[in-house]
Amino acid sequence: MESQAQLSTSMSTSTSMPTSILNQTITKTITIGIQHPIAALIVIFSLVCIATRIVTSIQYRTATAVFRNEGSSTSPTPTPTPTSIHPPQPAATLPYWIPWLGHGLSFAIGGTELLARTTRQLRGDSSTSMSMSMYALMMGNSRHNIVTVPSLAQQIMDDRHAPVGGEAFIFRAMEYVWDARGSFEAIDPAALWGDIHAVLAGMLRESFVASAIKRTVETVERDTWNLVSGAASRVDQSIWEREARVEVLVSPQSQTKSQQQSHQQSQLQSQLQSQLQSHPQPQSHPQSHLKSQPQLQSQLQPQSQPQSHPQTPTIVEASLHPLIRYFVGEIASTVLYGRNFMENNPNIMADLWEMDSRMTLFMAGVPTWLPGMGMRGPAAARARVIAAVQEHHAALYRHLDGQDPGYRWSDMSDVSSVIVDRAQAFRKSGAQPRAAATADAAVLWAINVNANALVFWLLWYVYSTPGLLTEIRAEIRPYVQLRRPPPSGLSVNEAPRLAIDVDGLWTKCPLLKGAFFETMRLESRSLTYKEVRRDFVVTESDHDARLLGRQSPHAYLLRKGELICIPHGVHQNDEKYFPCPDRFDPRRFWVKGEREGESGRGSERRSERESESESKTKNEKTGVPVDHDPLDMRVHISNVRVDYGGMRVWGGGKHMCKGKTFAEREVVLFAAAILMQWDMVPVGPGGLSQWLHPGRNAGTGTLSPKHDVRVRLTRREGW
Ligand code: HEM
Repeated sequence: MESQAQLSTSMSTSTSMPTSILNQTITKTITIGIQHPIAALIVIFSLVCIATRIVTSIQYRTATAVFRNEGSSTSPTPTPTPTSIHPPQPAATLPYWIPWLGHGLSFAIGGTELLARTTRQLRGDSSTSMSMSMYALMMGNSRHNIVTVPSLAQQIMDDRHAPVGGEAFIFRAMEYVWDARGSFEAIDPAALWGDIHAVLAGMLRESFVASAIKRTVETVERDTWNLVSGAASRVDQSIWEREARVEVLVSPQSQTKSQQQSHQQSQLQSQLQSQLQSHPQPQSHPQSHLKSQPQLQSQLQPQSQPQSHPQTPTIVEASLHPLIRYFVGEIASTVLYGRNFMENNPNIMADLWEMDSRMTLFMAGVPTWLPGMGMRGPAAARARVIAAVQEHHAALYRHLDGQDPGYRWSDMSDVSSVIVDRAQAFRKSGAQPRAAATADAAVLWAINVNANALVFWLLWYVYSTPGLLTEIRAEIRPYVQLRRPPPSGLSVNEAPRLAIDVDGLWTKCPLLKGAFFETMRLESRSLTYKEVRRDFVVTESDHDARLLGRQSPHAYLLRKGELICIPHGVHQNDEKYFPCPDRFDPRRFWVKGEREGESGRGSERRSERESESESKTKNEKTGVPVDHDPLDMRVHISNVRVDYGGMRVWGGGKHMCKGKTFAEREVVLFAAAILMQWDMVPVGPGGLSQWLHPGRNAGTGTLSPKHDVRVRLTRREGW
């Protein structure tokens, strides 16, 4: 009895000891917490984050077990004909630290680069041998399924019966990015996704493209001569020259014609000497190319028929990216919105870029007042863009009603049919003015954000790839000609202008077109977003499974309410589908067969829908890729077609890019005009430099360069 009492006493003592220590610790912690509330919150938050990470890591390990099991049994040489299909399962959610927010902040900051990095890491995860073609991120408490292979993307974007829609994403963009304040969602859905959306779809029609491109061609023919005018005063410069910080080094006004030529020759001679001395060997960096000696020598040859125009700049320096994006933006936006709109809003482009610089943060819902995120300026720029479009709409309605639109809107006859029809469709639906203004501001952004930067990148690649400029000039020469007006008899002659056959450029110039496709592959990071309307299953193709080194295709369950994100840029830079993905290869998209112009547009549309696997089979059958030997080009070029294959840079489904047909012509048009009219060499702080890839800012859409590309431009006055 006594010993029992002792045991129970000792037991109660031994249990009460830790309890009192625990109590003391809790009391102490609470006291510290009360004394230092911020420190306490940080500790609690950290503990919650660690717990979240542990839990999500365990969930991730469990969800990926099937991949691991298969990975361990996968032989290095995959079985040629996989057959078995695993039961469908949801994509594994990657572990994360912060509850609710999940991967949201990393995505807002890292953009599609985060997705590319994550996909690469998953592919290269040798410990698990996982080759997932779909994984999930958590953002704002919703699951975003990230699709990385073409066969899954195709089922989601192209299958008309797939229970997905892009509307939720558009509503979110209108609310968070365009600050529609509920006005967009308030539009009658039947009108919004009926008449109003149908007007956008009309942009793909030949009637719209033909007239919009005709007007663009006319302006490009006239204005390319004055891409840099040579005017030294900012007052006399165009907006694109001012933004590009154009600096006139040698002006013709100060010289006679022979002085100009000899000065230009000696300048280039000394530049060549210094360049060859300072860089005797070409750089080994894959994306940096010293201009080859023959190229520079060819620049030193006097032009065949040099004729000086009084405005001719001799040597001018400019920042290439702003020069091109403002030049293209001014012209394309004028074609769509009319001259008055651009004249009344001279800073509209600058506002668009400023807003675009925080696009992913807007989309993530980061409040504009949050300190340290740099959102105030972009939010103010956004407000100005919306106000400008709203004022334009109000004037347009007055003009359409036969009233006086006001002195700032003296000529609204040049507003494109798309913008007029959309304004009318909005009015008919009873939409609030803010809804129409934010929606058309989004279209203005869509016109400018991708195409302008692509022209810059395409030029960058053509000028910087040894030999390519010469080849492309030879190819496009029949379609871009310089016309000099007859002498006026006055002291100042009218400036020469180009004569451009844009259809010829698109259908008969596979090298230029191939360089354009390859530029999109490397520099565009388009996204397609859809939400799942009811549970459904997508299954990888055998081909994709094989490429990922697995024995059998996987099927994924997508659940109602989840989101699907297809980051096209991740696929475009995936070495499994695009060998040596960092290499710029203007012939990568060449396929042997009828030329597009000869085989008709239908065949191209068909080929766009083809999956990578299908095009691979077809290519193998027809013996592509086409021989890349540049010396052989003329033998092959007559039989070459440029095919998107599995690249889906324009997105897909109901919300596929509506500017595709316009943008395709637009980009080759601007690029061809500038390539024929201007010579360029890169310059650095100490003079002539070398073409170095300027890096990319993180983001979505076509990326902007991280560093300035300063170039020295010389106008070609005859070819
Ligand atoms: C080379 C340049 C361009 C690229 C790479 C591009 C790409 C895209 C992509 C990926 C989408 C989303 C598609 C999806 O959700 O699946 C899109 C939408 C759109 N793009 Fe483009 N775009 C370009 C140029 C243009 C131009 C020049 C215009 C106007 C003239 C334009 C107008 C639009 C419109 C209106 C939408 C929304 C379509 C809808 O909601 O139905 N885009 N674009």
